Amino acid sequence: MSDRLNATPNDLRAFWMPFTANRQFKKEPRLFVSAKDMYYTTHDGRQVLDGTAGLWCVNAGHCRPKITEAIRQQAGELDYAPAFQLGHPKAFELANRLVDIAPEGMDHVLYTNSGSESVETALKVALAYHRVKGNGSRFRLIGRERGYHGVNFGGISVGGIVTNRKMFGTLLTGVDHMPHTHIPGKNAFTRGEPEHGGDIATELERIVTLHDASTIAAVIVEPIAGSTGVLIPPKGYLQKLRDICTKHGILLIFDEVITGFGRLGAPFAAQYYDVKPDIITTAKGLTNGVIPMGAVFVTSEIHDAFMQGPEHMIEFFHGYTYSGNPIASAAALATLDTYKEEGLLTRAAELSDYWADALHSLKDCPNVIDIRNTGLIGAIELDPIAGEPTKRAFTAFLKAYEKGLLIRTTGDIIALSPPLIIEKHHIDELFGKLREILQNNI
Ligand SMILES: Cc1ncc(COP(=O)(O)O)c(CNc2cccc(C(=O)O)c2)c1O
Repeated sequence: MSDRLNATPNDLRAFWMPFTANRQFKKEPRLFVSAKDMYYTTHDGRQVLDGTAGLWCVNAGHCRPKITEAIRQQAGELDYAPAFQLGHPKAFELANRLVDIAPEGMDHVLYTNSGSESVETALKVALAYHRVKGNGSRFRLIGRERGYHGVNFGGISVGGIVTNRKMFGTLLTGVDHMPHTHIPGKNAFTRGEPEHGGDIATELERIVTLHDASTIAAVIVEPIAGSTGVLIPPKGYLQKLRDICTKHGILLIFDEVITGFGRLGAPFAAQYYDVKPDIITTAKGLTNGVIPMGAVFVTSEIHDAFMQGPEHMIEFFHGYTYSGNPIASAAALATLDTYKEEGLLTRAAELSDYWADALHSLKDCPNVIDIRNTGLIGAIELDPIAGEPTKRAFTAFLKAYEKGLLIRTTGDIIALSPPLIIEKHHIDELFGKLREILQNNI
């Protein structure tokens, strides 16, 4: 006899939740039942200010009419179309719109269904690119300590967050990692890019010397390392990586799943920092978080390298059932329209100083050991409770939820990334609530 659950609507047992303390959650469920603009509504009728744009993805705010209507209309017109050897107009229209806002030279787009799939796609494009160019010896992929590139095998292999890796034994071979850029105690409470530490990029030269450039396909970094707790690149660091990759013929991949679509005050971090990668991975803000979709931007140099051989032959054996899905494409087009009409791809630049002032005003709160920010991203690093790492931040998360504020925590770091439609009074509310929590010496 199957031990299937006799589930009732309030029975939470069957769903094994991702990246969640399932037992704690299911004892004290935290359920959102609706949302609008900057606020969620909980199952018990409370308003919760969204300090994290959901999971760094609802950049335009919740339930925006243009996006909702576009999905509704598309679902009744063309629900699904294959993208293998067939297509539908919106996938091509969207690719053109994306290329228009991308850094110059990023002329082609591959679609995926998530950030993790965007990362896998980027890594495979990089490996295949060198092969079609006759450099199949370039099999290595270089990530970075504390990097987060999703949860598939490629992303976990190049990623550098130990808790995400340690359960999975040997992952991809041929992977190495650069050191992360955070120097504890140095640069503390810096606004924007840290002054010191940019020269750590030269560690990539050491890795190239160790393996020889002829074995290295690509380097992948988040311009700002988000999931690990918001590590802002030191001045000159990203350009130094670019220079080293160019010198050795190594492709540079910017993983912009978090920094893409206006988070920093420019469409992409590549424009914000004025550093040109060869590939950019995106997801999240592409559809305002409403429909799963990712996009990988590549240069014409990469794309055109595959366009060889008999024209009846498939050039790149890769893709997904839902690549460029009609409803996801419609949601993304409406999202880009919303971003454009409301200036959301650059609005973070207008608010970044007010945001930074409010964020850094918490410097005097107990147990605050660092504060970091750029654009509309913020991080408050807390001193861990001896012997109970992560507990102080998780307590802050629970108290914030009780007070009607949604924050993210990673380790003992509070991470903040509100919708880009945030107003100054929301910023005041957000940090007023956080101050109340932190000054009670949690
Ligand atoms: C840089 C980067 N790359 C890839 C992914 C994976 O995307 P998907 O989840 O769509 O497969 C991410 C996702 N980043 C992410 C996702 C969920 C939570 C948090 C957090 O830091 O709280 C961060 C990311 O931040």
